[in-house]
Amino acid sequence: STDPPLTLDYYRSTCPTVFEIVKKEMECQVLSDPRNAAFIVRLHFHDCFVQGCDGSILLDDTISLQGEKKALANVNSLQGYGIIDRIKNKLESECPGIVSCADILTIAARDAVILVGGPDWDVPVGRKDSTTASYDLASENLPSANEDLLSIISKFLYQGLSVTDMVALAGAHTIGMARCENFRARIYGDFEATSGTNPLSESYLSNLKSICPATGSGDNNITAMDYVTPNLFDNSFYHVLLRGEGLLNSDQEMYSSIFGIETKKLVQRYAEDPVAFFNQFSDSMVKMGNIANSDSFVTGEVRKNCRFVNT
Ligand code: HEM
Ligand SMILES: [Ca+2]
Ligand SMILES: [Ca+2]
Repeated sequence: STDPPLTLDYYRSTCPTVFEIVKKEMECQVLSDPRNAAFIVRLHFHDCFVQGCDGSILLDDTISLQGEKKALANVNSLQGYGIIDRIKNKLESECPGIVSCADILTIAARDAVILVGGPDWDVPVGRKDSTTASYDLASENLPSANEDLLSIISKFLYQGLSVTDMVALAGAHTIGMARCENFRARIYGDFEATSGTNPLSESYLSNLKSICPATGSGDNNITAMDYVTPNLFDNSFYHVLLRGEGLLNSDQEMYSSIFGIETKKLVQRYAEDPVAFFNQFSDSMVKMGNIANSDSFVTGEVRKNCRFVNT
């Protein structure tokens, strides 16, 4: 296609301090609560898988626009919108009308990873913000915890991301939390393939059951996906999978599914070699960040307020 390429120096003359401003605000946010890093990384992922990385996830519902925030994968789950608003406000006073919300989110996700101990990489910029969102694509394109491995792989391939990208990017689960409704089926044994071959240890399982009751209440109770180092971006998540202790069924399947010969090798590799994980994660984040919305380069804009299309 004819998408203008993203470049590292896109804002060099129009907003030279953009990277500093994003970093400073992310430092405050992650210092006050490390989970803010997880929120922003996931927000960026959920943006890029729906119409490309175009800030569509940030749009609020209005009378004339149905946003993505209420789609199943996002509702009661995605957070961090206020952090992007704060960064946007700072940038609007420094260089009004210049930096897109999609770029802010992409840069902030990189800074989030660094601030919790993860790798550093350069972020190409120059994205435009969409004037539309897609509730339907948010429902179709985003993977869920109870989905099987092949179906999740196909969602990554559809975005131009490989199996290697998928296994590395899922390593983002080395930080952050999941809600009971996303691991209930896993801990109560509704997955023959996974729970059958990889029972969770008794003590871990009883702990999870106390957080997440079998029925009724507690859907929004949370626990860490990497219970060893939940606030540190390291390769510990892959060691959790080697022990069969992945919290999400989808994560454990990368190691345990009979269809996961390739994914299992990658999990083993990233568990053994943290540098290989960091390098691949960086490359795959750039690749994910480059998923383009070709329309938004033509009809896109730099939103004044990340929650609303410009009037
Ligand atoms: C491979 C397919 C993936 C599936 C099925 C998946 C699914 C999930 C689910 C179910 C949660 C818990 C949400 C909740 O309970 O509210 C979650 C959390 C999270 N996901 Fe993923 N995810 C995947 C890939 C990714 C990728 C590619 C990234 C980023 C690069 C990512 C980043 C995160 C983060 C940081 C959290 C923690 C958020 C928090 O603390 O609130 N995930 N994911
Ligand atoms: Ca998007
Ligand atoms: Ca960790």
